[in-house]
Amino acid sequence: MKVGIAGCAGRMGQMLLKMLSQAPGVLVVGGTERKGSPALGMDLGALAGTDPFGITVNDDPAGLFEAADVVIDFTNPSATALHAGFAARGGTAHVIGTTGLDSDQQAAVARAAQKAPIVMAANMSLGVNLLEQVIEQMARILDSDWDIEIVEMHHRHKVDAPSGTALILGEAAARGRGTTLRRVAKRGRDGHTGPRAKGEIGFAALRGGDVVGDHTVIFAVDGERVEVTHKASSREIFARGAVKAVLWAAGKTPGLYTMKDVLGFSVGGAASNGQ
Ligand SMILES: NC(=O)C1=CN([C@@H]2O[C@H](COP(=O)(O)OP(=O)(O)OC[C@H]3O[C@@H](n4cnc5c(N)ncnc54)[C@H](OP(=O)(O)O)[C@@H]3O)[C@@H](O)[C@H]2O)C=CC1
Ligand SMILES: O=C(O)C1=N[C@H](C(=O)O)C[C@H](O)C1
Repeated sequence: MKVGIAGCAGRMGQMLLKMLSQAPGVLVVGGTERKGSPALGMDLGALAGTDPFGITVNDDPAGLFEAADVVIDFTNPSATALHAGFAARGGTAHVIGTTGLDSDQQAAVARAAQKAPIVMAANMSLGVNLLEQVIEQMARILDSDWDIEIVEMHHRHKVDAPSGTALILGEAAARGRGTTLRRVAKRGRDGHTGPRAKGEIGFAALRGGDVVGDHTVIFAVDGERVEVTHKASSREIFARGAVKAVLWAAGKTPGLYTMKDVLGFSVGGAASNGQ
């Protein structure tokens, strides 16, 4: 299977290069970065920390989508929306890990998924995808006297907030409550906010150091509190999930898929990709 990596010099891109170069049956056929990137022209092996691949980083995403069966994309929202168009053009499978897409960018991906198989997930780890199911169930069981708050912490380089994972956990909680996150989200508090509104789902985003990704969903009621936490201590957990998604997506019929499809589990309720 021929695989291309968009954003191959990034934190996730480099890890994926290394993992995919060792995956049986996978041939890495190219890697892209943005125009003007200092990584352009570097051998992919130098980024993966392996022997040379004999392939250099370029800024030609159209060519990458033509050459590959599957392109994996951990870049930024505008690049990802553009890439989805290339996926649609040739029916190339597209695995998207990028977070922070706005509604227009999400719509562009959804349109592309009518022509190509696209797996999109804000968090590709097994643990978070399991947690999402658990949170939906907990929110279904606990009544609206229980306040739901979501706290996340990430490294100082992260540019979007709340994290895509915090949003999918919020969506899972909202589904469990029979509503949508759009209706009940409270994305940050500052100043004289007044008392908490019943039923809202609150978010707090912390940034610092090299934290890979911590998420806690808090259910609080008078007299007790339940907190469910996932801590990522290595980006390998995301890369392992992404490689599974690559192997799964090749040759699938067009559609917008999630990691629940890839991992093959669902405890009930519709899944979300949380972008
Ligand atoms: N779904 C999941 O499991 C996970 C998702 N993520 C998400 O993935 C994304 C990337 O994260 P991370 O690897 O930490 O970020 P990085 O900034 O380290 O990597 C992104 C890479 O994409 C490059 N890039 C920017 N524009 C383009 C373009 N037009 N074409 C090709 N490459 C481009 C960046 O270059 P430059 O720096 O020069 O702009 C950079 O090298 C984020 O949205 C993050 O939230 C992260 C981890 C797990
Ligand atoms: O930017 C990151 O690093 C991460 N982003 C994803 C998110 O926004 O949830 C997944 C993970 O938490 C790491």
